[in-house]
Amino acid sequence: MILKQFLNAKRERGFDPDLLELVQTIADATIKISRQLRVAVLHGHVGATEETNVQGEVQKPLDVIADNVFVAACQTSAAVSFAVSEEQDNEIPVSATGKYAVIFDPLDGSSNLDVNVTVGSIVSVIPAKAASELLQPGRNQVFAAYAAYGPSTSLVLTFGDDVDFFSLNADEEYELADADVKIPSGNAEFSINTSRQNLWDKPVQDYIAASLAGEGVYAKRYNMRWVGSMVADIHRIMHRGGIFLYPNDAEIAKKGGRLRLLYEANPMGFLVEAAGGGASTGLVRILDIQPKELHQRVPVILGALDEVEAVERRYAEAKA
Ligand SMILES: O=P(O)(O)OC[C@H]1O[C@](O)(COP(=O)(O)O)[C@@H](O)[C@@H]1O
Ligand SMILES: [Mg+2]
Ligand SMILES: [Mg+2]
Repeated sequence: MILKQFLNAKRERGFDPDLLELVQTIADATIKISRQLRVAVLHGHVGATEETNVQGEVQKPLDVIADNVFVAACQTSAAVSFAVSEEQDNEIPVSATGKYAVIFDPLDGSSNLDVNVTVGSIVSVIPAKAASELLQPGRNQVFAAYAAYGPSTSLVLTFGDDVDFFSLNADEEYELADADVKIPSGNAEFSINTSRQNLWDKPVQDYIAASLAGEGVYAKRYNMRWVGSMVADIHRIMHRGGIFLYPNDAEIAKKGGRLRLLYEANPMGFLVEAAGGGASTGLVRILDIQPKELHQRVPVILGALDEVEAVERRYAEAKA
């Protein structure tokens, strides 16, 4: 089944046609980005630009290209009130009659671009007519998705009910590859940047040490994977299980964390919960956080529910 048919079936089940049309627009934007990525090296779109974004991070040419694609896509849809991007300081007003805000990380994992390793796009849609409605907890999302640009291009999406996995076929159409994806438990594998080990909060240090000692949730010695693209790491977890952590640590605490709430943690948290997993900062459920600013950062712990709960228990014990 191709995406268009999947969305038609949703329409028949009473989903808002404007939202479904917007989802098709978002999917089409990811196809355009995947085309750009394929020829990026040949077009000289590697290395860095001379610009930094609002986070103070140097932009890659493809961060800018992907951002332009998403913004232009939003501007074609009358259902969009605002576009919010990692690469833009402020929200971009789109349509005065729009009812959905589209919030996105146009290119995730962009440090991997120059070495041809999987990158992604992350998108969140919330009901919002006015700029004053942009700061909503993640549980209010009506749609979230990521595209993973790897050996194949995947689109993984949810309207909050189930999670469906599409793969780009030879005709450049998204075709359903796996419906109602659930994160399997039992995979003794964690994903964390261990170069920051000495800086992590003590509960995370203890959790990882226990996992390595064969005293973790599954009482096996754990394996480690770190792509450095959150999308790629979460995509693996969606299929295989395990846990992803970008936790609080002594260095990033003053910023609130490394990853951003509105366009990384919330959409990924919404997808992971819909797939039966957990999404937490260690202390609170990510989707319950009331955002204070568009580019707010948070600690992120996502994955198999039993693993995420084990980290939360260690935080709770440390607090007690
Ligand atoms: O540089 P580190 O510590 O490995 O961090 C990697 C993390 O940063 C990110 O690249 C941040 O996303 P952006 O590339 O969109 O800024 C995540 O995808 C990834 O998990
Ligand atoms: Mg990112
Ligand atoms: Mg990015």
